[in-house]
Amino acid sequence: MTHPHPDSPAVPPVPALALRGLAKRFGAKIAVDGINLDVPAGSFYGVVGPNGAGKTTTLSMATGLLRPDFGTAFIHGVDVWAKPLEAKKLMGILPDGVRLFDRLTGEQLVTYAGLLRGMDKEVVAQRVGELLEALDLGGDAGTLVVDYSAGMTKKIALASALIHAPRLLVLDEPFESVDPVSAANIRGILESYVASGGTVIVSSHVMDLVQRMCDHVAVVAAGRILAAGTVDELRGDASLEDRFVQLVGGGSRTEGLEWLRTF
Ligand SMILES: Nc1ncnc2c1ncn2[C@@H]1O[C@H](COP(=O)(O)OP(=O)(O)OP(=O)(O)O)[C@@H](O)[C@H]1O
Repeated sequence: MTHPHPDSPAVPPVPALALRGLAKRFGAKIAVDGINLDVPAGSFYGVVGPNGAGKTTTLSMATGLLRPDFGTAFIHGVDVWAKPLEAKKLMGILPDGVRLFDRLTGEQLVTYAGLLRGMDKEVVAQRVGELLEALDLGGDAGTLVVDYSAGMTKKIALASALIHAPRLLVLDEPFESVDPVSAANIRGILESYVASGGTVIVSSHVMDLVQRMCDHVAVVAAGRILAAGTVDELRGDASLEDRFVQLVGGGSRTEGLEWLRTF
């Protein structure tokens, strides 16, 4: 057996997610323009960017939901597009605008997600109960998902993404429509998941939340990564929100709306 020499460089750890040259075009629109990104294992990674920046398109390609025109993604070293089954076992996904089987009750939906993952029935039943309680959906376990509010729908989709205890969670706008108490709840669950070695990637428009919750952040605009690194590196002395506006440009554009002040 050979041992590495004490002075030899350490083997770089395999990122939880690695994107290489990802690109996607819809007709004439280049939605994602060659994105490279490493998300370290065990990080809480925020992806931020203005509307239409390409966040959802990037995360969909990274998780095997949308085929890239170019490039690929690796989940813990497994090529998502070459070995989709192996890669999908490693991740839980909360897609944006998710279509759920909403004629099932919340309990049935999460149970179905667990059984689909090939999990043991008893384990699924126990985890479903715990997840519904943790997300404050215990009282609505028997309600059809079609009758859930937007926030409840987000939470039941999140429970479905967590049931198989994936190594990587990719959550597109997980806090949208979710009330502050439930958001704090979800944050607590995600933080302890990261503390025990899991990796979370969230896309969000709420800079304050990303600044408080995430340890890394990538700023995406016009299909490219403008900056990526630790939250502290990126924000420097400013707030993440100020840095974001600086990077992305913009500011207040109210010219041409004079009529709005003529009532
Ligand atoms: N299926 C599609 N067909 C055509 N264009 C699309 C499609 N999906 C996305 N786009 C375009 O690609 C660009 C990136 O969209 P995407 O949804 O990835 O942005 P986003 O950063 O997630 O935006 P938001 O913050 O508003 O959710 C946009 O210009 C959008 O109009």
